Amino acid sequence: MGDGKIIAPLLQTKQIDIEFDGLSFAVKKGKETKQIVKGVSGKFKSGELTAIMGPSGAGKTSLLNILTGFQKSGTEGTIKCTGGLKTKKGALQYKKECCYILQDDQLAPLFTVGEIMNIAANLKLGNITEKGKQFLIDEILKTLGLSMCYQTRCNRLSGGQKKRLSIALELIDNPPIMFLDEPTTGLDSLSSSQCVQMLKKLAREGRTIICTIHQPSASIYELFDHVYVMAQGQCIYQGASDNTVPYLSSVGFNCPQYHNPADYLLEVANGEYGIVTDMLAQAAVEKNWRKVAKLEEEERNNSIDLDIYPADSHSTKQYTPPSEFKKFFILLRRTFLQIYRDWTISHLKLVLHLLVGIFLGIFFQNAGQDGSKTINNLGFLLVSTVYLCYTSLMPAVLKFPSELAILKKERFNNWYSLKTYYAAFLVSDIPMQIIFSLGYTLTSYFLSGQPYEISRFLRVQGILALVNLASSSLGILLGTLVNPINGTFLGAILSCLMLSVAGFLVIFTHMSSVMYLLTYISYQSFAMEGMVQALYSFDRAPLTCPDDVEYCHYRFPKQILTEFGMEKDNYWVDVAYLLGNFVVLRLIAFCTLKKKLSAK
Ligand SMILES: Nc1ncnc2c1ncn2[C@@H]1O[C@H](COP(=O)(O)OP(=O)(O)OP(=O)(O)O)[C@@H](O)[C@H]1O
Repeated sequence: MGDGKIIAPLLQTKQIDIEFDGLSFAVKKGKETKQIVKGVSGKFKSGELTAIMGPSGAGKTSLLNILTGFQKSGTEGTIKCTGGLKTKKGALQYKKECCYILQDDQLAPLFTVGEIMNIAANLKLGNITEKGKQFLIDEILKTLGLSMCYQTRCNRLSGGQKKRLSIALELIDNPPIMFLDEPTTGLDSLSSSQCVQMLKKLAREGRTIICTIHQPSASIYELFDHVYVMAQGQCIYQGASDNTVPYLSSVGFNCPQYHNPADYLLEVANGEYGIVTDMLAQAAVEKNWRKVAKLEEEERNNSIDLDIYPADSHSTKQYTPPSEFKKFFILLRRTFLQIYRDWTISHLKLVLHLLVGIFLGIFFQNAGQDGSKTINNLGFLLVSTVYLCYTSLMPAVLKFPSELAILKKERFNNWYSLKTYYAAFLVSDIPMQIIFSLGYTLTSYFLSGQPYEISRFLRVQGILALVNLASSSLGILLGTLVNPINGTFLGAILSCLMLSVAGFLVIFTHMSSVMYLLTYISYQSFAMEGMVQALYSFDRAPLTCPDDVEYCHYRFPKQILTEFGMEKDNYWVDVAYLLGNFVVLRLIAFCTLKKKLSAK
């Protein structure tokens, strides 16, 4: 237990009661306003397991979203907790004390339970030894019955195990308030019961645990200390679960013997015995149905079998999270590991770039040297930018939204700041895009007969790497703005537009002034010009003209540059534009991401 003593102070939890008054939430639908939560009040106590229940569409998730701060716009009312929430600082502090476990378990699928727990511990706990951290992880996994899965990848876990892992991850920094949206959905009755029992045990250690639940069985219903029942945005009962039957009979509804009180309550809430919501909402505030005595007695009798959580649960949480700088490196390592493990976006992509490079290199064989094939060579350059544009843009459009869900959860639960995440994501993407473009350039450049000059090779590679970077930035931007289906559609349209004004299908000198203006927003036109400059400018000697060809019109590099309207030495301008494009797109993507994450 030596290390248990070291970490014990880190796990002391505050006791925070939440009291809310007049909470409302409304949404505007055209000219009408729909009231979803209608000025509800209540108190959720520390040490208690609370269930928010009600028929579908009653406003349970909306209430939970308001209490967690997930939903901000359109809300009214006050939330107070021990410590107060009057100042902005107080509100921020409250948010730091909460964790919100969403209905969908957003877990990185390619990491094992042990890895994901270690990453979370590294991100959340700064002042802890390696041994202490391992002890803590082992204890949490043991408590939640996940020790056997330590080496199992998250995508192979069962629904119940995933749910417990989501809870385990948040338990690492021992939050005093835990909100869970439908933790038993998708679980069988045994797993549901185990899950609720575990939550009750965690509540008994001083936490305030609040979860929404749909239709609990009688045995699960009994486990809740406090239930908060909603119907049509109002609270129709708040009190102990075993006070349900007396409460209902006090308002004229007698629960039949052997009938599950939770089912009966929901039937009443559903209006099966008449429209009584307003009457029940009134009755719910008139009498206190909470059973304090029962809880205190139970607390005395209930010995907690976890010694990592000390009895003195009044003292505050003492851990300090690591600096954002340290978190950056933890996230960077995680991102690289994820890319490495996801062979479709790492190994397969690289192999495909090499193979496509070989294919196109052979297809455009000798086009770089042969003065009679210069037009083909320009076609090769265009195909290269289009290929790299698509293969960077589309994966970002399709993959980023799934990353977004994990980011949303982790950021909300204070794992790291958005800036830190974004910096790590950006830094990990740069070398990957360079490697992928290099795979393509290495094979296609030489097979298509481009000059054997290292400086020209590097210039072409530089442009293609920047095309990759700009395209993945555009993909991320689209991924933050729209869903993958619309993103794919929009991405294809934008690429097609950029391709049309790239300077080959219609050459720059033939474009109308309006169309020429469009080239400024097409990074493909700058990439095309940059590559043409890299290959035909910088004192390139005349190309060869085969003996069997009478006349090679594009034998002289200067003539090529002039006829295609690229005679100015613009290579570094093109590089600067592409670089600027990459930076600007990433910045816009950051802003849209930030807006999206704080949209509610
Ligand atoms: N942002 C929103 N815009 C429009 N309507 C909304 C919004 N959020 C919630 N609603 C509506 O408010 C009602 C309550 O939704 P909520 O998700 O809170 O219900 P719930 O009790 O959790 O339901 P369920 O048990 O089916 O998940 C629903 O009719 C829902 O369509």
